[in-house]
Amino acid sequence: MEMACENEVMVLPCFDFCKGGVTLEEGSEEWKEMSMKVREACESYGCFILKYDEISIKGAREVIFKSMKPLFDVSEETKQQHISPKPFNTYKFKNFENLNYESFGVDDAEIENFTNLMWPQGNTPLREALECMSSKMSEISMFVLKMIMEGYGVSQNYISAVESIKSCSNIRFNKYKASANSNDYDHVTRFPHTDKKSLTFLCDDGVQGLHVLSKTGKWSEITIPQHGFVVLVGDILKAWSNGRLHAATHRVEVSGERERYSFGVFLAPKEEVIVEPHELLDDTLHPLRYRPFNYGKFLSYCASNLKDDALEVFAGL
Ligand SMILES: O=C(O)CCC(=O)C(=O)O
Ligand SMILES: [Fe+2]
Repeated sequence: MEMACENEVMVLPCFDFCKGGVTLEEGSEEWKEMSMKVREACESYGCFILKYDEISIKGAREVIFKSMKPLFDVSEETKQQHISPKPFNTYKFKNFENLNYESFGVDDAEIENFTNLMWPQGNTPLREALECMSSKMSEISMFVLKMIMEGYGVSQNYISAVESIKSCSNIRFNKYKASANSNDYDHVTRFPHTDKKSLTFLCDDGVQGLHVLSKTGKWSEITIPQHGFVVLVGDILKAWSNGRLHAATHRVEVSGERERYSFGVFLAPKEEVIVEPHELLDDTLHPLRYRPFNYGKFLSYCASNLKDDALEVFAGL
């Protein structure tokens, strides 16, 4: 069988913040060591694997994946009623060359409206699972961001700044399917991009397809463990770190009959927040790379300019 695939295997760093069921204690030696590794991974790869098998997350994840097929099987007419003034949230069906791609984006504040819109009789298990997922990911993102700060030796006082870059969460559901007319073994892709928010936690239900571009320009397929996530640095965190953290470019390839379902939890600032490089991360080795910018304006810019260098064009100095 011919594989149109020149990918190499990139082994991403894989972390587990729990040891014997106990979460690393903030400030402990082990936590500090882990902080260095997390920062390094975010600088070198722009992403890492996070193992996470906490019981409530496991349960929420299972409910969410069980609901994904029924969700995308809802009538086209109902799906199209999910309209949002916010960029990237409105229901989308895209037909790339030979890939059918569908997605919904739902802000944390909209979860109940969303489940009621898709299931007029409501869907309490899914609503609860989404609320649980979004609040847990918000907690974990705080943990990760504190580690990154620790990794840069930035003091505790900056935690409120960190809080402001992760104050909203958004969940996106994705479905990918190779078109019927494409050859079984044709690989079909979703265009390469960096995420426009601060941090992304992404998982799939076993049909893989996520590929990440290394800094040296090579694509690698990423295997997301069943009890874990890929954590990706987005443009906002890159700007905040004055370009020291790498926002990983990624894309999805699927082939053959099986559909890929994935969902991501995205942490982001509030739209009115001004994002700017942290003052301590601007030095002679890392001269200031970005001007301060309004997050909401950046997002709107990205929505109408689907380029992978949006951050550089919009805010680069
Ligand atoms: O489905 C995936 O694995 C990737 C999704 C993604 O990149 C996104 O929603 O931004
Ligand atoms: Fe993405």
